[in-house]
Amino acid sequence: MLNLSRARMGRQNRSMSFEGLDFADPKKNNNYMGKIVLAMTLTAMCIFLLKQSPTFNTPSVFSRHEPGVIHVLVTGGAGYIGSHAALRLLKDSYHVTIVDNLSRGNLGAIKILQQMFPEPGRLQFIYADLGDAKAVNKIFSENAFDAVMHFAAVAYVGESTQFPLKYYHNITSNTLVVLETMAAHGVKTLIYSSTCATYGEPEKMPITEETPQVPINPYGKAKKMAEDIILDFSKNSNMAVMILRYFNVIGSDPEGRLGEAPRPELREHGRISGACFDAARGIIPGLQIKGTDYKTVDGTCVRDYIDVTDLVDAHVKALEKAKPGRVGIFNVGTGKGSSVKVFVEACKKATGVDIKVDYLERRAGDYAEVYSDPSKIREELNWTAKHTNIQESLKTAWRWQKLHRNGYGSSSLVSAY
Ligand SMILES: O=c1ccn([C@@H]2O[C@H](COP(=O)(O)OP(=O)(O)O[C@H]3OC[C@@H](O)[C@H](O)[C@H]3O)[C@@H](O)[C@H]2O)c(=O)[nH]1
Repeated sequence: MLNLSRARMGRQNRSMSFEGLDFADPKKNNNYMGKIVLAMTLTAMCIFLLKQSPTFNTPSVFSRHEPGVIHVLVTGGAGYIGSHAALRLLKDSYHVTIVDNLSRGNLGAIKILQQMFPEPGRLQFIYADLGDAKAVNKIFSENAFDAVMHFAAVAYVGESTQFPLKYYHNITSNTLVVLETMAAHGVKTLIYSSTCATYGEPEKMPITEETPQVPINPYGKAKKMAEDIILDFSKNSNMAVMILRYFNVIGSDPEGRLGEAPRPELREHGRISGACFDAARGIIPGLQIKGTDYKTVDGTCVRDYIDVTDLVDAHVKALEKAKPGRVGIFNVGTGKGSSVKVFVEACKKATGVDIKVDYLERRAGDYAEVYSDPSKIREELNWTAKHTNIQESLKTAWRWQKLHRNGYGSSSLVSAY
C-alpha cells in the first residue's frame, strides 16, 4: 500500500497534485475541499449520535486497548472497600469495570461513580455473580483487562460461624472462577483482598507476614484457602500476585460521596463501626460490646483500625509494583492496636453522641488481639498509613452517615445531627 502510494505520488508530482488535490493551485481544490469538509462533518455527527445512544458504553468500547490505558476489573466494586478502590483508580486515570451481584454492595455507589466519571470508556458496571463461570467468561471475552482486583466476598466473622458453607463456597469457589477465567484469557495480574483473620490468634504481637496462619473462624479459614489456591496457581503461571491482608477497615471518602452501607437485615452480624453509628443515630437502642473478659488491656478485643483511603492507596501501590512472576504478601494496618472500648470512646467523640453501651457475652469466632507490623509494605511498596487517628477516620464515616440517612437509598442532608 505504502509503495503503491509513493509510486502514484511520483507520477503526479509535477503539478504537486495527489489524489485529485492540487497543492500548487488551491483554488482548483474547492470542490474537493467541500467534499472533505462535508465528509468530516458527517463523521462528527455520526460520532455525536453514537455517543448519545445508551448502548455506546458497552463492553465493545472497553475491549479496545488504548495505548497507555490500564483497564482494571474490580470485583465487588459496589461494596464498601471495592467502591472506594474504584474511585481511587478512576481518579488515577485507570479504566475500571466493576462486576458485582449487589448481594451486599449498593447500586447507589455505582451511580455516584458513574456521575463522577461519565466519559465513555472510563467506568463500566456489569451485574453478574462470580459463581456464574459462563457469565464471567463472557465478561473477559468482551473486555481486555490488564489486572483484576478481587474484592467480592462475604466478610462477617460472626456470620461465618453461623453459615460456614456460605463462606467456604463464596470465598473459595468464586476465587477459583476468577483465576480460571484469568488464565483462560491471559490476564496475569491479581490483587487479592485477604484478611488478618487468616492469622487467627497469634501468641506474638505485632503480626508479621511470617506469623503462622492459624485461622479460628470459617471466614479466616476460607480466606486462607483462597490464598493457598492463588499461591499454588501462581507457581507455574508467571502471574503477578499481590495478596493484601487487611486489618479492620474504617472511615469513608473524605468528600462524603462514598461510605459503608451494610444491609440492615445483616445488622446482627455487623462490624463495630456500623454498630456504633447505628447506636449514635438511634436506629438501635445501644451498642453491644461483645466480650469483656479477654486477656487484653481492658478485657475487650484489640484491633488495628485502618482508614479505607489508606487501604485503597495500598492497592494502587501494589498494582504499580506488580510484575510477572512477583508474588507479594502484605499486611495492611497501622501497627497500632486499640481496644473496642477505646474505639467506642472515639466514636462518641466523632459523632458527638453519648452512645449507650451494653456489655454482652463473647461473639463466636472472635480472637482477643491482633495488630500488624506494617514494615514489609512500607519497605517494599513504599506505603504507610497516613490516617492513624481513629476519631478522625470515624468523622469522615459519620459525615457520610449524616448525608445518607438511608444509606445509598437517599442522599438528603439530615440537619438534626
Ligand atoms: O456490635 C458489635 C460488633 C463488633 N464488636 C466487636 O468489635 C470487634 C471487631 O469486630 P468487627 O466485626 O468490627 O471486625 P472483625 O475484627 O471481626 O473482622 C473485621 O476485620 C477483619 C476483616 O477482614 C473482616 O472482614 C472484618 O469483619 C470484635 O471484638 C467484636 O466482637 C462488638 O463488640 N459489637
